[in-house]
Amino acid sequence: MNRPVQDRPPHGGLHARLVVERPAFRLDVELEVAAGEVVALLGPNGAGKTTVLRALAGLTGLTGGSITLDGRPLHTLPTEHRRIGMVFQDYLLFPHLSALDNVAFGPRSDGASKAEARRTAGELLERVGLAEYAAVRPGRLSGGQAQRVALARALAVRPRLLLLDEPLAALDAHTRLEIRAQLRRHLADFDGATVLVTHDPLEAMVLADRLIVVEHGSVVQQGTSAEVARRPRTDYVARLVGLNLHRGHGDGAHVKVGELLLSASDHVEGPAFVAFAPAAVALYRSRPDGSPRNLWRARIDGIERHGDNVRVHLDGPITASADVTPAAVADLDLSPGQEIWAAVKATETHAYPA
Ligand SMILES: Nc1ncnc2c1ncn2[C@@H]1O[C@H](COP(=O)(O)OP(=O)(O)OP(=O)(O)O)[C@@H](O)[C@H]1O
Repeated sequence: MNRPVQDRPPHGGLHARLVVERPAFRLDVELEVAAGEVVALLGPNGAGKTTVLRALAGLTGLTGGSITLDGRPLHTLPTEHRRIGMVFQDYLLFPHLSALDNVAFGPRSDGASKAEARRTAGELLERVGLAEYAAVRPGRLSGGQAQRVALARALAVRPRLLLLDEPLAALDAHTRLEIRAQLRRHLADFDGATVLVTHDPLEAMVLADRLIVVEHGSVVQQGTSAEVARRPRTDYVARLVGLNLHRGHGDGAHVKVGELLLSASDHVEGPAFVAFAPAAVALYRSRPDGSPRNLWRARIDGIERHGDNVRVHLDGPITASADVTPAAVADLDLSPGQEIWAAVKATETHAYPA
């Protein structure tokens, strides 16, 4: 969404290695975010995402590592001297200050005159479409408006690094869509580095240029959303993008997963992942004949609604999910505990090195 990486100054952006040790938790993460780039941190609860943001902001001390922003060390500075804008889930606006004074607070603390700070704040409120709410206090703003004031306030200090922690989580579903689209435009205009934490893969894909997946305090995968979705490397990522994922051993045209030999559309030798979409799994009551495909005997472990379809959880030589239509569930008379045949075409089975 932003300028290509090669057009940016060579030392611009964020370079960090963050080590934070706690009694039962160790974070050790490397982050490279170019100026103008938006990176989303995704990961399960307790993975360390918020700790990354807090460490970048200087709210949590580093046990090891270092941070540079636009070529200058950042970890040696106290929070208030880091050129960082922060938007957290609950916005943390000052309740007794107007929207304008909330936004003016940062520039004022940086030494701007009252008039200058208010002029900057007015311009930013206008940019986020809230010029007419300048005099209103946070208690009388909607969730979406408060979120935009929080973004304006974060941008008012002319940050070189923007940290967003679940910025849309407090909004209802409808407002979230609208604010997400606006936030995307504001982020595209921002020429510093942005690190966004979210639980929502869609939010990450819409807002970020690149995803970094953190589990147990470490980066387990990174890349564009298409790269991550195409080749998930952990169960968490596979579930996130809705794919069946197995680890096996490739011998060229096949990957052996446990006792099951799967044909794939790609050739892999050695340790390999195999992935296929639940929608690519077909179910049969009796053994189907015909075109070659991956076929196995499975036991139905559970059946649940999944959007307009039904997701059938399968046990057997491999565990897998199959998405079928409600009509197919009725036709096949599917029920938990039942034995069934499951099939996936080789062309819909993707293999890649593990
Ligand atoms: N102030 C703290 N003191 C001690 N341990 C903490 C503190 N804050 C977080 N932790 C622990 O550090 C680990 C990482 O927490 P963190 O909040 O960074 O995870 P997260 O990925 O942001 O999770 P969530 O998605 O649930 O917000 C967890 O095990 C958590 O219990």
